[in-house]
Amino acid sequence: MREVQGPVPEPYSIQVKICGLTDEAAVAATLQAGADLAGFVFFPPSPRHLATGRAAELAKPLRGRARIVALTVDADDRAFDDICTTLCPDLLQLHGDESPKRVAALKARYRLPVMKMIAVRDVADIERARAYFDVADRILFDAKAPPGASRPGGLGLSFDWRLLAGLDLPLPFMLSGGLDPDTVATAIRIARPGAVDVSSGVESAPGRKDPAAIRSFVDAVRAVGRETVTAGGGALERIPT
Ligand SMILES: O=C(O)c1ccccc1N[C@@H]1O[C@H](COP(=O)(O)O)[C@@H](O)[C@H]1O
Repeated sequence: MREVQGPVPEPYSIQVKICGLTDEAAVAATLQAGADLAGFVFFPPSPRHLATGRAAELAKPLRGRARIVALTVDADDRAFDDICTTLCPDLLQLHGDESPKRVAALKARYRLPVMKMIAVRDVADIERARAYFDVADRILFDAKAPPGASRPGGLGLSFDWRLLAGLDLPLPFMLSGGLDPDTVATAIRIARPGAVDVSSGVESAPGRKDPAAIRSFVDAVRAVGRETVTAGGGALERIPT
């Protein structure tokens, strides 16, 4: 019998975030599929934008079962006060041009973990993450929106995942931008993120989630996670039960 030598590789535990939920069917599909994080968008130009009261209603079945994420774009304190009071999110996703100082101020004011988005087109963009290492809890790498785009994300655009290959960050990172059930496994194998995030890639129309696509996406992530490879981005911490 052959003896296996050396350390046994760890299974790759990757978290999945489904973003831009706008109706009960999408919430149910997100839970049934076993996603780890569920995102609500608070940015009026987006087809996924919700009033905070509606998001709070939709979030009820998610609480304690998936982490509730509030996505904002350069929002002011008044908007955050409303979001944090009405929705009580578990995580703030900052998807605009928020400075490190603003990230630190939001963390201190709301006492919530913060994920800062870094828009990526080339290798210099990855370097911009460095400024947030001391103030953010995690980094989200998304594709840079083209000039004049109506929103800085949720456009179904991807970037060159090879820019993230071998990246060794002091905090976990999530990957997004143009992922879908067919591409997510390749993206994970190349970029080795701790988590992946999807919006357009599991929709039948902008703002309308497709429950079957949500299931396929989560299944595809779980399948690649069962491959015995070690996570470069590091798995995010477990959701408290
Ligand atoms: O989803 C939106 O409408 C949105 C609006 C403004 C900023 C970000 C938004 N979504 C985030 O964008 C990325 C990529 O989305 P996609 O999968 O390419 O559609 C993702 O992190 C969403 O959370």
